[in-house]
Order: sequence, then C-alpha cells, then structure tokens
Amino acid sequence: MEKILVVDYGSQYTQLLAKRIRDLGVFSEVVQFDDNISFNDVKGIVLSGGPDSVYDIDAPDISDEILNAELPILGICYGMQLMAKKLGGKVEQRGIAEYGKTKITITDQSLLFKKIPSTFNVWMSHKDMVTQVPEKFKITSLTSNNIISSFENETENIYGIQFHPEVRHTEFGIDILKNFVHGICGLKGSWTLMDFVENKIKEIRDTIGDKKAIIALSGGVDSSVAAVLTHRAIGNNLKAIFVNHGLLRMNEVEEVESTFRDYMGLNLTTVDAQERFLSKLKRVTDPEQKRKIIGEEFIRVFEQEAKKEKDCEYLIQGTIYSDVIESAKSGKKTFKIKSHHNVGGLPEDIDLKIVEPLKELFKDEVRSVGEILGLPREILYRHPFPGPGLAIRIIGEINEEKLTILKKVDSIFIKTLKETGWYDKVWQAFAVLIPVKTVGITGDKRSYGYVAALRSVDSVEGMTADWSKIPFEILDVVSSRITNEVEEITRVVYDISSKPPATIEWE
Ligand SMILES: Nc1ncnc2c1ncn2[C@@H]1O[C@H](COP(=O)(O)OP(=O)(O)OP(=O)(O)O)[C@@H](O)[C@H]1O
Ligand SMILES: O=c1[nH]c(=O)c2[nH+]cn([C@@H]3O[C@H](COP(=O)(O)O)[C@@H](O)[C@H]3O)c2[nH]1
Ligand SMILES: NC(=O)CC[C@H](N)C(=O)O
Ligand SMILES: [Mg+2]
Repeated sequence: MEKILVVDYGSQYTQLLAKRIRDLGVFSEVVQFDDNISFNDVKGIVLSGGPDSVYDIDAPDISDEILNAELPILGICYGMQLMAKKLGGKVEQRGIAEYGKTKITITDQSLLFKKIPSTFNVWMSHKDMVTQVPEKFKITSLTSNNIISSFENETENIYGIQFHPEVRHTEFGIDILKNFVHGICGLKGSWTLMDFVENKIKEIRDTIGDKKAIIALSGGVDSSVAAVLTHRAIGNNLKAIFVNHGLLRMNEVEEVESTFRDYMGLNLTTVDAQERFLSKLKRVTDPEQKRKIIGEEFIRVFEQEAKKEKDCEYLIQGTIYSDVIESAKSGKKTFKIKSHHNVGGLPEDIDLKIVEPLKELFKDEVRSVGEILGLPREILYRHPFPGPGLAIRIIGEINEEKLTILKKVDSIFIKTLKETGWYDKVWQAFAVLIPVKTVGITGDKRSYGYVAALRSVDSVEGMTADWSKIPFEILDVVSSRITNEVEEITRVVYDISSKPPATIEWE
C-alpha cells in the first residue's frame, strides 16, 4: 500500500494533515520525529508544524534517513523552518508574528501552486520566519508583510510552506496538498476506508484471538461503530457494557437500552454506577480533576465487569483521534488542552488490555466507516456526547439539583432543534449550567436564579468549530420555553465563541 508519511513535530493539526491526505485517496500515517522509520512503500514525506523554535536547545530535529531518502518532502511551518536551518538558510524572529488569516502572493512558478490564483488567503500561526533560503532554493511566495511564505528546490523535490494547508481557513489548501501528493509524489489516489475496515477486522481478530472482550458502549457514534467492527471480528466473544454514571441526559438510559438491546447480536449490560461516580465527584470543581476521576471510575467499572466473564482480557473503547490529540497523548511535543476521560484521564494501572480500533480516525471518517458497516443513520448522525457527560457542562461543583436543572434545559433545547429541523444542520448542540445567580422578574415577583448557556457549533471533525447561526426566532422560542419551564433559570445566553480560541465543551 503506497503511502505518505507525516512526521509529527507537535502541531495540533498533525493528524488532520494525515486525514486530508487520506481524503485524497492516499493512505497516510503519522510518525514521531525521532521514530525509527521504515521507508517501505513511502512515496513522500510531510513535516508538520510544531510549537518549538528551530534554534532552541532541545528543538526536535530531522533525521539523516529522511533527508537522504530521496523522497519528495513538504515542510509545513516548523517543518519548513527546520528544512531552512538544516540546509543552510536562516530562521529569525523579527518582532512580527502572523496568526490567523494572511494574504500571500505567488512570486515564482511552482508545481505546488499549479492551477491556483496568484493571491489568496492562508491560515498562519508563527512568529519565527525564514529570512534566507538555502543555496539553490528559490522563494515562491511572500505574505503581505513581505515574509517568505514558501520556498523550494524542484530538482531535489524539497518544498516548504509557512502556512497550514490542512486548516480549512486556508484557501486552496486542499489543492496544494493535492499538487504535492498527486503531482509531485505521483500517487493516484485509489485508497478507501473500505481498505481500512478490512484491515482493522483482521487486526482485531489477530490481537484478541479466542479470548473475550468487553466494549465500553455509550450509544454514541464512536463506540457504536467500534462495537459493530469488533463484533464482525470476534462475534459473540464481545460483551457490551453501558455505564450509567448519573451524568447522562434525560431518558438516555432507556433510549440506549431500547436501541442496543439485542442489536446485531450485541449483548448489552447497563451498570448502575451513579452512586460511586457522584460521591467521588462531590466538592470537586477543577475540570481536569473531574475528568481524571471519571476516567478512572470508568476503568474500575469495566475491570469489575470483565472479572465476571471467563477469559476476558480486553477492553474495546471508541476512542477517536480528536480525543487523543487534545489529551496530548499523540506526539511528544504536543501541548495538552484537556484530558479526554478515555485517554488522558485513564489511570496508570489497568488490568485490561485496551484496544482502540478507531484511534487514528476523525469523526466524519468514523461515520463513513459506520455507513460501510451498515449502521443506521439515527445512530451515525447523533450529536457527539462526551464520556464525562453533564459533569463538564455544569461549571464547578456538581450536585443532584444542578443535574436535574441541566437535564431539563438541555432537553428543551434539543427538542426545539429537532422540531425546527435544526438538529441535523448543526454538528453538536447542548446546554451548559453556569451556577452564577442573577436577578430576574417573574409574575411581578423578583427571582434569583442560575444562568443557562446554549452552545451549538458547526464543524467537520471537532478540531475547529464555528458557532452555529441558529435563527433568532428559534433561539427566542428556546429561551422562553426554558425560563417558563425551568424555574431555577432566570437568564439564557447563547455562546458565540469559535474553536479556537474557545473549545466546544466549557470544561
Ligand atoms: N456511559 C458510557 N458507558 C460506557 N462507555 C462509555 C460511556 N461514555 C463513554 N464511553 C466510552 O468512552 C469512549 C469515548 O466517548 P465519546 O463520547 O468520545 O464517544 P462515543 O460516545 O462513542 O461517541 P460520541 O462522540 O458520538 O458521543 C466511547 O467510545 C466509549 O467507549
Ligand atoms: O468522550 C469524550 N470524552 C471527553 O473527555 C471529552 N471532552 C470533550 N469531548 C468531545 O470532544 C469534542 C471536542 O471538544 P472540545 O472542543 O471541548 O475539546 C466535542 O465533541 C466534545 O463533546 C469529549 N469526549
Ligand atoms: N505553527 C508552527 O509550526 C510554529 C513554528 C514556530 N514555533 C513559529 O512560531 O514560527
Ligand atoms: Mg459519547
């Protein structure tokens, strides 16, 4: 299988880069900058961005194996700066940074910019810049600040770009990657997710053999797809466990049970663990601490359930790539944003061996895998719901009262979105409880209650997101339904922050 290697220098977008290449029909895999790399079937190399500066003492380097592999190389941001330094050019800080949208102009012909207009907007995120290109290299574009935004040596097949083509805000970003992968590396693009499915089923079968496994099934998109995939591989040796930790939405237990009980031969057990989760979370206010407690408790429940089965050694989780990257468990150089309960929130000692068949994929790819496996639309197109559930949507301390309030508010919001056809137009929507009291007036009397925040975002893979432009009339209906039906709420606000700089969940 011909592939492109993406070398990770710690960018938040490394896997996204790999995904964009897979979307072009070319298999792509991420390796760490200091891994021992095998170049079998590799047809091109992309160096990612990263948080370091190339002259820092412990700045990650590029190996001679990569430099001498005689394969086309595309360096992005840090990757470009590293190539510049390594090959005899110069990288400097000159007191100007470029973050976000920046205009560039193509100044010289390049295969990378084939069929692309001569000026366009790109997405930047840098403060270091290449100020002198290596010998025999030419500059091919400049930003409106006169900063070198790309250089190359066509004979050596080495290209560098300062901007991020993988981020949607870069116009023609996909075309640039296409020019590299199809044009410069000469790959045709016949790889599909069907190949992924076949390889994974075989891999799971080889790993688990005739032992038993449990799958942590939440009823969400990722674990449902992981369940069906694993079930294809090991059949009835798979048992599904759904944990009711008391942080689920209104009627969620009944809904998950009715959808999955006996679904495709999956035998589902619901574990009532409300008491143990809620007592451990008492008086905890720090988001990271909440996430860690929940991550650990989940594992303890799974261990306990696994003990009830003979020869049950494996735990299957529906972890996907965005869970991994934000928990900073991907590259050695990546910054941690938050500990997703199933990755960064896991305890050190775990009795079970964890298998995560969807770990390299993004949400939209997981949905496509689900379609290949024949899962119904109602399951595949549900909004994501985080494992820690309402615990990370109640700011600060959690208690039964706040949980009851938030469940009501959330269900009104979601119900209205479904009634107006907006549920399917947005990527994820939910309510957040802000336990700050403000003054209101109801029936000529003073009221003093909490604030409910509504959050709805549009996204493709959850790595970046825009707030949804839900019509005011609908927000108006939601707001009055909430204040009429939930007396503890005096005020409703709508979150208009994008990611970045905000994240989707509030904690
Ligand atoms: N209540 C739960 N019971 C059992 N396992 C759970 C529960 N909540 C989460 N998990 C496990 O944690 C993993 C990560 O949760 P996450 O919410 O990211 O995925 P999901 O629930 O499968 O899909 P979605 O993103 O659509 O909600 C799940 O795939 C599942 O394996
Ligand atoms: O299973 C999960 N465990 C977690 O700990 C977790 N934290 C965030 N999310 C979901 O991930 C996506 C990105 O969310 P953030 O922008 O808040 O990081 C959104 O879809 C979030 O709902 C989680 N899912
Ligand atoms: N996004 C990046 O790769 C940043 C690279 C480098 N640290 C800079 O600020 O220029
Ligand atoms: Mg979920």
